[in-house]
Amino acid sequence: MLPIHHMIGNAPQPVAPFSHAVEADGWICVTGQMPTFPDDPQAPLPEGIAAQTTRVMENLKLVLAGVGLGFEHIVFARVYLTEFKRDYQEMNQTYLSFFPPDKLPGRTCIGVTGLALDALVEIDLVAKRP
Ligand SMILES: C=C(N)C(=O)O
Repeated sequence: MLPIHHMIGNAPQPVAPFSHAVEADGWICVTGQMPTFPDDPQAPLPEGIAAQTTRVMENLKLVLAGVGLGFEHIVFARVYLTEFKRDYQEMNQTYLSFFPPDKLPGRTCIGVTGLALDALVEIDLVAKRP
C-alpha cells in the first residue's frame, strides 16, 4: 500500500518541501512543526521558548485534527531545541501542559545548531489510528 500524503488546509503552510503528514498502514508521521501562525505565515515568530512551544503544539494539534486524530493518539515525539541548556526546562513545562501526566508519549529531545526560520523549537510526531 502506498503512503497517503496529507496537506491540511488550516495548518500553517509548509516552509519547505514536505507534506504536513504522511500516513502508512494507520501510522501517521507528522512533519516537524514550526512556531508559525496558520493565518499569517509571514508574521514574526512568537518571543521566547514558552510562546514558541505553545505555537508549535497548537500547529501539531491542527495537523492531527486534519487527519481526524488528537494528542491522545501520539505514540512518539521528537523535540529539537537550538538553545538546549537555556530552554529545556521551560519547554518541558509548556509541553507537559498539553498532556495528562499519565499519558505522555515517548519522546526524544535534541539540541541542534539551527532550525528553519531561526526558530527556537521544532517538534515532529508519530501517531497511530485506533
Ligand atoms: C521545517 C521543516 N520541517 C523542514 O524543513 O523539514
